[in-house]
Amino acid sequence: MRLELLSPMEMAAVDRRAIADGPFDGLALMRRAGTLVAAEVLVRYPGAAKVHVLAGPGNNGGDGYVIAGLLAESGFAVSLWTSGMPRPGSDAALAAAQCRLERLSLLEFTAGPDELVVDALYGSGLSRPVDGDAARAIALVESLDLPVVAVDLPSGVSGDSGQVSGSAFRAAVTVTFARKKPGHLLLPGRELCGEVVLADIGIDDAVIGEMNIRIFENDPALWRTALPVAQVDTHKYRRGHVGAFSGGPSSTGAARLSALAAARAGAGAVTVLSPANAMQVNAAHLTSIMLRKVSDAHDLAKVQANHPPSAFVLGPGFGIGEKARAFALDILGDGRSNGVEGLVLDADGITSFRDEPSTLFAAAGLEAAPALVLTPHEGEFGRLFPDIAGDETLSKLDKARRAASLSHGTVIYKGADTVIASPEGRAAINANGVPWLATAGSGDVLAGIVAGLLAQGMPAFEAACAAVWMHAEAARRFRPGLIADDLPAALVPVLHELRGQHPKARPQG
Ligand SMILES: NC(=O)C1=CN([C@@H]2O[C@H](COP(=O)(O)OP(=O)(O)OC[C@H]3O[C@@H](n4cnc5c(N)ncnc54)[C@H](OP(=O)(O)O)[C@@H]3O)[C@@H](O)[C@H]2O)[C@@H](O)CC1
Ligand SMILES: Nc1ncnc2c1ncn2[C@@H]1O[C@H](COP(=O)(O)OP(=O)(O)O)[C@@H](O)[C@H]1O
Ligand SMILES: [K+]
Repeated sequence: MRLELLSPMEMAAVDRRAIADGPFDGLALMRRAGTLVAAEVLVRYPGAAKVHVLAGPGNNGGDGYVIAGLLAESGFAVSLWTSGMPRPGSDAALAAAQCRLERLSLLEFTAGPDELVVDALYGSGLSRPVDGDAARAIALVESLDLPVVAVDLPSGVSGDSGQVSGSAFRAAVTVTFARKKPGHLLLPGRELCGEVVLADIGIDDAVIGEMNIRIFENDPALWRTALPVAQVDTHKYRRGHVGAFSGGPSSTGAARLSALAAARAGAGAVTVLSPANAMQVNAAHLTSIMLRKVSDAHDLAKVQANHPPSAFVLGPGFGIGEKARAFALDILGDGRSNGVEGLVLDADGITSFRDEPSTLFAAAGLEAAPALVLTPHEGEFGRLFPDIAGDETLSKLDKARRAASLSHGTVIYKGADTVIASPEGRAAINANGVPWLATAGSGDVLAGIVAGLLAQGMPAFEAACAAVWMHAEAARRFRPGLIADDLPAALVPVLHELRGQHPKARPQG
């Protein structure tokens, strides 16, 4: 699987290296890129009344000249609209010289119904907001609702951040080359790209391998072999024990959702850790999940003395304040010496540290601390990392990576384009989310899945990536109508399939 994501700058370096190493020169790569886009057009839009190819001044435009020539040779009526001439001597200039079609100025761009647009204005070289003729063409195409095939990226979408600069095409299909870019997966880029087709233009995997890329699309191939598998002679505590902290009597449901999810993710034992005044309401709703009173540090110490949980979830429905801070710091401080693999800090657990985040980060940075996994949505992210959140020059990917480095924790920056980042610099962008996952309590379930995997010894980054993907996949398969209560059971077929695909996944114990 080619899961590495290359920034436009890295892609340019890969192009240069591939051209230097051969066997293809820049023009050959461009011809191959153009040929593969033209092939997509032929297969997908064989009946298009006319194809409008919009070619910009750089190499993205160079691809456009190749595409326009090939489509005309294939019998399409093609109009070639250009904006700026390619720099003399560039690959784009060579491609333009080989294209015999009449050039029309983008200034005069017009189109009609049932026609198709190939957007080869700007790709990874987008350097400023799209305005003027290009913006007018985009608006006209949008008003006519014409299908757009984008070359590399829809013009106006940043390959780094997925953000729109000025205005941007909304493509039905985007054909990109060698590897996807973060902007294909981060919103709004993902939406504007339509279906993304990855075309192999002949750049050797070894060239990309040498770049030591640490940003990936989240996919089971990243973490499947790290999934825990129960050994024959295991017992319930060896399969991992999760402790999920409950809130007070009127907010206990969130912890139970986390607890159920942890159990479905494979933890052999799960205990809801409840304040005294919520014991009754919790007891009335629990069967296989155990229940212990934990009102204060003394109670927590008792829980940790006998069959201690190997991972904790703290935050869902818990309440904001000193108690959350004390429990979190206690678990991080006690840490690995007590067999604790990880702490998932979610919701109120995160907000509790808004006025003193550095205390949390220092505790997580201690040598013996268990893994800290933070699961903020946008609002919670802003509370814990206000400076990073407020920096408009950073993409969501950059923000998650900086937050992970600062906090010494694995950060799951949630949303429709969830980003997972590890403190040592790895990151993954998730793309299998579905809008009906935005339902109350679904974040509590996600926190529970992470804890369930951590408790079984899965490393934090892999556990976080796996949890995010499985959570979304369970929702996708369930289809609309999903409520958070459905999610834990909906995980089961997803897990069965993942394990079935990799029966020799790493044994635990
Ligand atoms: N290299 C290779 O081997 C291969 C590369 N390939 C292709 O090359 C593409 C990258 O090419 P690229 O680097 O030339 O950048 P590109 O996207 O054409 O844009 C740069 C030009 O646009 C201009 N410009 C930018 N923004 C603008 C704006 N808002 N409004 C107006 N102008 C704007 C910018 O102007 P400048 O900033 O220089 O003033 C410059 O002239 C890549 O996406 C892929 O399609 C494939 O063929 C495979 C092989
Ligand atoms: N539009 C969306 N598309 C896909 N996933 C989404 C979308 N909106 C939210 N999610 C996911 O749903 C979950 C919501 O979590 P959260 O905001 O903590 O809700 P809650 O506190 O109600 O549990 C997260 O995993 C988030 O990534
Ligand atoms: K483009």
